[in-house]
Amino acid sequence: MSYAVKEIFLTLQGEGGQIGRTAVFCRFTGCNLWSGKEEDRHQAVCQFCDTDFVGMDGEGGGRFTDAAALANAIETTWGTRDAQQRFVVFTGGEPLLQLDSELVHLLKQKGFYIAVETNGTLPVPDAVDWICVSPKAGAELVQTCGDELKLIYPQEGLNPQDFIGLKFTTFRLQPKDDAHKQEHLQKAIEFCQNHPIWHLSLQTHKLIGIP
Ligand SMILES: C[S@@+](CC[C@H](N)C(=O)[O-])C[C@H]1O[C@@H](n2cnc3c(N)ncnc32)[C@H](O)[C@@H]1O
Ligand SMILES: Nc1nc2[nH]cc(C(=O)O)c2c(=O)[nH]1
Ligand code: SF4
Ligand SMILES: [Mg+2]
Repeated sequence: MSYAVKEIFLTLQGEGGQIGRTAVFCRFTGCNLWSGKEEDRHQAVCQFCDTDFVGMDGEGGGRFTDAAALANAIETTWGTRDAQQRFVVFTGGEPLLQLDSELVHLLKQKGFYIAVETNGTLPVPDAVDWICVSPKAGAELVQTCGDELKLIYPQEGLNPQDFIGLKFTTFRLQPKDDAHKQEHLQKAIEFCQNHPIWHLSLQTHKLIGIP
């Protein structure tokens, strides 16, 4: 199978349980909850997306004709850094529209620890090491277990407490970044303090000005 990739870049994981760790980010093109076009945002299932996942024109992006070609590009982006620490984060868009076990296994063979950021509407392939699910109001949740559930807060019609029975190791609340982000941050802090099972998750890459 071929893969449409928006961008591949080296950065630090800015969010969640792997925060601060040097990572290759592979951002797939396309999402099942929004076309990515601004004119469609108001009618999308997911309306607060902070990401450009349209096209294949980003740094290191393009059409990869097979899993080996994409795995090699990820390995090249990691470069000569300590091979013991190899870490890749698949995101998007929605990575599970394209990430398959062939690609996962090739990267495991290269020694990568593999993380995925998903909206939870599609199942995660076996052998992924770190599953971060970020449910969206109005979208069916299919992937109901994983390492972290990272809920963007607030979302109309979603009560964080309704997720607590699911099989996730940690539960995080990430303030929605939009024109009202300061209010959302204050509400998220208050919610975490009153419901301590929830840990606050900040988008630290935005705070420090890295991609
Ligand atoms: C761009 S999404 C791509 C992965 C996948 N489609 C998903 O939604 O989880 C990556 C992460 O950014 C989060 N995110 C997107 N827009 C955001 C915003 N405006 N404020 C805070 N987090 C946001 C998502 O919930 C997800 O955890
Ligand atoms: N540094 C950095 N960390 C991230 N963690 C999740 C991200 C994403 O867009 O999926 C992201 C991102 O875009 N940049
Ligand atoms: S599901 Fe993820 S990638 Fe898709 S629009 Fe929402 S935040 Fe963006
Ligand atoms: Mg991001």
